[in-house]
Amino acid sequence: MATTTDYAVTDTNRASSAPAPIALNALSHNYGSRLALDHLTFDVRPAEIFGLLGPNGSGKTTLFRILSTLMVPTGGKAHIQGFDAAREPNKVRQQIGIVFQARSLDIKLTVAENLKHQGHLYGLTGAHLKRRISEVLARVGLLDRAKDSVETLSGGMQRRVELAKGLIHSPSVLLLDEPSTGLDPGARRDVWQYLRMLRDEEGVTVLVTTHLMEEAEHCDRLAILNEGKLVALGSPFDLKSEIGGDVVTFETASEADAEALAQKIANRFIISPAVLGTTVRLEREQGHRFVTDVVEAFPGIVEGVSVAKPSLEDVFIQRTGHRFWTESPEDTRERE
Ligand SMILES: Nc1ncnc2c1ncn2[C@@H]1O[C@H](COP(=O)(O)OP(=O)(O)OP(=O)(O)O)[C@@H](O)[C@H]1O
Repeated sequence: MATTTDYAVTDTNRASSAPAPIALNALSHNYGSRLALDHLTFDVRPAEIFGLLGPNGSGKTTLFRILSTLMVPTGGKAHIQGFDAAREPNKVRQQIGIVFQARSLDIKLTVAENLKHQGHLYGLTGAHLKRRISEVLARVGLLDRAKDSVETLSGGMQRRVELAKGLIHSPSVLLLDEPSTGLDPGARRDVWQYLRMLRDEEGVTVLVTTHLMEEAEHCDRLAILNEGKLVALGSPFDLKSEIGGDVVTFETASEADAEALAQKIANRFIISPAVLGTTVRLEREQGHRFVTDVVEAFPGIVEGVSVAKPSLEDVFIQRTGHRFWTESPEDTRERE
């Protein structure tokens, strides 16, 4: 079974000249005796959509708060466009736009009024601010709703106003915490379309935190976190390709059966399957052929089989030896 120590995850592509939009160097944070971030070192590249993917408690919010200058790390460094998030928070704040998960709009005010207040916080006034409000609203497709009060907008539109608010001072880096939470599939697609447009047309670097695999699939690159550690770094495609072959699972009736089957497979085929509860899981070229071999070799113990192309969850399992979610799928669905 793979463990985190089998993999040295580092960023080998550090830019040499211009500072990276976001650069972490041995960034650590502990709350008392609890280590929430453990020596994270990686760069986010210019104009990419970068995802921080991890299950509950993996440290996403802690990292988001450090990058947003709301919290000072207990160790290491986080730089944004070359500015130290802990020592130069005001310079960092000029560079970043932040979209929090919780709603930050005043729903009794109009869309334009919300943006005006935000602009004032960044020292924008007069004709320049008016122009910026029109530009960002056009960007998120809501120019015609400028005079409507926020409470009359759908949830997806309100999230787009949040985006416009984060963009009012023309930041080069946009930080979004769980951007799809509470949105229906159509509104989620809209948000991602606007993020891609920002990346492609304005060169904005976007960092999103997420616990949703399908959302992570939209990112150009990902950092996968587990218990504060970086366990994988790369594009979704590359990370899945590294697994090689198919992911094959065998369902058994009990954990004891799963252990027994894994042992038999290991002895017979000289591979090391993982045991996840009552499931035996392994990676194999020509997965469908292997299934037949196993079922014929050990009749009666296998209750179900699956052969699939690797997913990001498989990447997580391979790197950590356990599932992304440890609770029931019902809990997961509720969370989404
Ligand atoms: N204020 C705090 N005091 C003590 N421990 C904390 C505090 N905030 C977070 N932690 C702990 O730090 C670890 C990382 O938490 P964090 O909120 O950063 O994770 P997360 O990935 O954002 O989780 P979620 O997806 O549930 O929001 C967890 O073990 C958590 O219990």
